[in-house]
Amino acid sequence: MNAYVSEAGLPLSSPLLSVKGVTLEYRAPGRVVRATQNVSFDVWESDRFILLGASGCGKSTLLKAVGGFIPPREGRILLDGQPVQGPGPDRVVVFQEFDQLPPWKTVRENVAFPVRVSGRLGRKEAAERADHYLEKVGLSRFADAYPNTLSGGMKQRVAIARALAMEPRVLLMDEPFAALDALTRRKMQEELLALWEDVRFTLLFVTHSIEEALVVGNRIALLSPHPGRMRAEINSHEWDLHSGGSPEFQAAANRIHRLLFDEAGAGDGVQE
Ligand SMILES: Nc1ncnc2c1ncn2[C@@H]1O[C@H](COP(=O)(O)OP(=O)(O)OP(=O)(O)O)[C@@H](O)[C@H]1O
Repeated sequence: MNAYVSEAGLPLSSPLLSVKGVTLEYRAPGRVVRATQNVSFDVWESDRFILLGASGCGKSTLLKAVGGFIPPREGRILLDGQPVQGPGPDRVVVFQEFDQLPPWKTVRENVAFPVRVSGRLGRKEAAERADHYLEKVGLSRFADAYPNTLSGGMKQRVAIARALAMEPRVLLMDEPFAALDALTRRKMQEELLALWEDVRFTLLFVTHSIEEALVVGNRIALLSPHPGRMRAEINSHEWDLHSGGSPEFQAAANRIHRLLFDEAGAGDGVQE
């Protein structure tokens, strides 16, 4: 492969995912809810890109639009330079809820099934790929277990293994750890980062936790309250799970808080 060209044949200077001036709306008879307005950002290969904002600012709606489930009212979403026109196996979502795994399938079947039905691999190869990713999330011993015998954290690990087994262009995560207790949440953040070091997937991650955004992401889009507009985009690669208590980390968190919520301190679309 040419060193200056990505696997998709694009120059490496092109973003993997481009969200350009995207306005999203929900329409019901006599009622329009504008979820986001004129949102733009670029995600590059192997980015851990965070959408951060208050509840109701349209983060999940943006993720759904990137997933191809909601067409933009205005603007464009491009993946590898091509407009997103619907859902596809190149974008897989991990949700917050623990019930995203069919309970009648074993853990291995849960992970292998989407790979198999997408026609990418046969039954045997799909099971092998499932075992590969289950090993990466530390669940090899539970491959033959059923989801109802697993803890919330373990179910989320299965959901992550299932998503990664599809080897998507972008992994979409919608508050995947929000329903976990604080200790498990921290452990899962740690594991996600270790997994990223290993696999180097591209991540688009939604959260309303400033601390989680700083720790998990290398870049963060800050969205204003409803309807979500870009407040700022910041780099966060300098922070990790060990930065937590430091005065610098606290100062960065406070600054983000001001950018998110202070009307006076918020210039739309600020690049930091
Ligand atoms: N199916 C829907 N029909 C109508 N309005 C909706 C629908 N889903 C979401 N909304 C509205 O769109 C706006 C954005 O919602 P969204 O769930 O994207 O926000 P969010 O930032 O992800 O919030 P949270 O952090 O609470 O999940 C909100 O005002 C919400 O009420």
